[in-house]
Amino acid sequence: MYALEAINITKVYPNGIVANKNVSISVEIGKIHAIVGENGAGKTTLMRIFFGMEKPTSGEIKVFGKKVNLNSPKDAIALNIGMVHQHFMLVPSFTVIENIILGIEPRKGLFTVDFEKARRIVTKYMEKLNFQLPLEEKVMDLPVGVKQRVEILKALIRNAKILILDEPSSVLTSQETKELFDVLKNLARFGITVIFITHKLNEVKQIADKITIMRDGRVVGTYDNNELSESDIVKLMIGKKFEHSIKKVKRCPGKILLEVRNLNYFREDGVQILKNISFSLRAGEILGIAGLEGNGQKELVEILTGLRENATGEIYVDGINTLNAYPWQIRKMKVAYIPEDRIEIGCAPDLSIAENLVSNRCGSNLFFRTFLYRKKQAYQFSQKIMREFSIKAESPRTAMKMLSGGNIQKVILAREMTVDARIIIASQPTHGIDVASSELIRKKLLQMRNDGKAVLLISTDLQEILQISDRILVFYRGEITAHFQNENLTEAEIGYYMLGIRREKTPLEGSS
Ligand SMILES: Nc1ncnc2c1ncn2[C@@H]1O[C@H](COP(=O)(O)OP(=O)(O)OP(=O)(O)O)[C@@H](O)[C@H]1O
Repeated sequence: MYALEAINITKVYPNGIVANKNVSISVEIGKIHAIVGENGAGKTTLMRIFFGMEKPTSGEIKVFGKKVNLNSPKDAIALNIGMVHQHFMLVPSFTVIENIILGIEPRKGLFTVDFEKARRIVTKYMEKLNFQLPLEEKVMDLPVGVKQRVEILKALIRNAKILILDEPSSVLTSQETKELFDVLKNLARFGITVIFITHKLNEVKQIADKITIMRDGRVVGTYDNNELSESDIVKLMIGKKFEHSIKKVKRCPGKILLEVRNLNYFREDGVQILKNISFSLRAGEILGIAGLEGNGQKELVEILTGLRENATGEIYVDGINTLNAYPWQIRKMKVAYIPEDRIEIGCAPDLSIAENLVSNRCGSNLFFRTFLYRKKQAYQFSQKIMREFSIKAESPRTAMKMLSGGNIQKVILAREMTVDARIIIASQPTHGIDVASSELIRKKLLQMRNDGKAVLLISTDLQEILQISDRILVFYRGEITAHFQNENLTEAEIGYYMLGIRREKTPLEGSS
């Protein structure tokens, strides 16, 4: 008997897109099963079907051998299926324990929540699974890896025997990923079945028992881990051999284009998020900012792009102070911005790809004349860009919300990387992007640097930071704790500073 089976599943979305074509997968009980494939291959659609969020057009789902009808996540949870989404579904202002028991609170009497009992139950689970959570801390104060464990425990306490994770390591550092994998291996030991989507193939090799490869909505095959090398997986994913070919040549950076001096920022509740941040970024260089999520990088980027007010200090773009300037004023100074949050601020999901691609070119006569939007020109431009960035969609008229996560990200990247900018602020640029496209994006960032542009790269992916940055700053609790030239550095070395184990007191001014 299998934990979960998809038998000839086909999913046609209302707009006619066939996201899954006769997909059949059998997931063994207590195994860790990875689902891989290029952006748009149909992975998320299949997981949404497994969790009752989408109904298949045809085909059958079996859970522990029984044919089931999954009409909503509620049905899936009742059948012992749990899902950890990429965007956590936690209430930030609630404590860990409040989040875990939300909706299933044990009670004493009719109205009082029995927190003692809840703590006992949750502690038992943590002991059994060998991981700890700070039950009384507010979720908003926790690092991302801990939040993810809260989500896992939340699913387990609702009796999940099958746990689906959507790109679980995409926001984690290598240390956090290692901890996550220990948790997942432990779950499998207790007979829990783990299914996860990922684009990180080295991790697939590290942890998966079984690997299913999808391409263009179909299953290419399901394999034992030891049957495939990493390059075999890529070959099966894209249908041809793939060679890594990033080359970074040494370059002498030019003049300072962005300068930040003594930047301080306090959250509304008085907590200091940024402490005396000073650095500069020159033309023709990539400055990488490494750090665990939640150490001030997000706030820094929002202040630099005019999305967050009330910071103190100085920010100069090409010598002009832009602190508290509006986003449009900063954009006008040729600053492009690839935001981390692609749906909330990265794009207009209801508008088409073409409309999104030209939305940062409002002053351009090419796409806008007086008050008229020049549809044809935007369409032709978008066709070219879609080819260049291998964006998978029916046409430039397709609404953004119809695209797969990775393809949405590619549209945003394409929009910002093709506009006439001198400074590019790129936050998690390859988050959710498949192997070949990630390589393409990194090459393009390097090309921009070679063309004399200044790139600020904020990434939790240390391999990415090490691969293309010229210099690296490390953020820890709102401070810059280290500044490296990117020469002979290792992930481990940066990791010490990211975790606050080491701190460097050398003044960073003038170190540009
Ligand atoms: N709500 C929707 N309406 C119409 N088409 C959709 C919808 N969601 C996804 N699609 C399409 O279905 C196909 C598969 O998308 P899906 O999100 O399952 O891919 P994926 O493999 O998870 O990609 P990624 O790695 O980018 O997340 C894509 O062509 C996508 O454009």
